[in-house]
Amino acid sequence: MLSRLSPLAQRTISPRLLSNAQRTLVNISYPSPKIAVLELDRPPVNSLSLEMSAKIVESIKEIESNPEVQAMVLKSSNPKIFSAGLDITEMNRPTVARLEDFWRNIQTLFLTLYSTRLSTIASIDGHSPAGGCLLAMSCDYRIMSATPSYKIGLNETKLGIAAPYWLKDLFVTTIGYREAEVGLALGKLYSPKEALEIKLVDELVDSPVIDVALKRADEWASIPEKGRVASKVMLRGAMIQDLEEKREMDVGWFRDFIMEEGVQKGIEGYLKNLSKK
Ligand SMILES: CCCCCCCCCCC/C=C/C(=O)SCCNC(=O)CCNC(=O)[C@H](O)C(C)(C)COP(=O)(O)OP(=O)(O)OC[C@H]1O[C@@H](n2cnc3c(N)ncnc32)[C@H](O)[C@@H]1OP(=O)(O)O
Repeated sequence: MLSRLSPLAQRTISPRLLSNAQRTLVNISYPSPKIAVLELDRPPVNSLSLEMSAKIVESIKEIESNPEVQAMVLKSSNPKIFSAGLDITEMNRPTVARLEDFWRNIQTLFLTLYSTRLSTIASIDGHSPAGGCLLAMSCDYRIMSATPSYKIGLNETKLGIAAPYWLKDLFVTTIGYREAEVGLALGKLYSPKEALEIKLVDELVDSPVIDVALKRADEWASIPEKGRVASKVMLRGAMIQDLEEKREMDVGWFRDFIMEEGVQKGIEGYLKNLSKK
């Protein structure tokens, strides 16, 4: 944690040189009293380790605890990557105890972000595969950079794994059954233009994404909270309750699936290819 360093070290070490163990992993700022910005800051690719998901959850709770704050923008400190999704190394030959804990933290991250009373705006200025797409879909509104090389989607099958049932449900809810069926099977990563066409994102921008995200956050923050939150609960409550009831079953499915030798070999191969690239 950055806070464990001496004040002098904190002032003199460039943030770029800090290891992840020394970083705060996320940064929170308040551009105005009603708006918070939660910045993902886990180089190199903002992948979601157990500690990273726990930190995001803790930060959302911290922001929520201020009743004045109505909207939260989720962004990345990396100019080209929103989040590369789950930290694949967490699934590579793990201990069962760590793997189960990792998954409980991922579930909590989804449940916390998807159900927060805050209006949540994803400012997607870069790649957003798999767990990155999960973060974006858990928000209320998604704005993506129009840069054609960026990709977003659920590519799990390309790693030899499958999205859990609740992520599949979220995908279907967001883009519709048929598109989700094809997208999931092929592990399809969409360009920003394609993502807009299927409504995986709500808006594309050429200008800095954060500028538009802050404008949208202002609009969402101006809606009276009670009615806005009641609508959100009506729309999202069933999916949240369903996972709450099945959490431990889902941990078991995840554990048994990931620990299979064939799946482990697939994950190993995928990681090797990523590093070689
Ligand atoms: C009955 C059914 C039960 C089902 C239960 C199973 C449920 C499974 C869970 C499913 C839910 C979600 C899954 C995921 O999120 S899996 C992660 C998927 N993510 C990816 O595939 C993205 C991989 N990364 C990339 O494509 C690129 O890194 C990216 C385009 C994001 C950026 O490219 P760039 O060229 O800028 O960077 P590098 O590729 O060179 O990467 C830099 C280093 O970072 C490492 N890296 C990248 N991504 C990850 C990651 N997700 N986890 C860990 N590490 C990652 C990469 O290896 C490089 O490392 P080195 O510098 O050491 O080589």
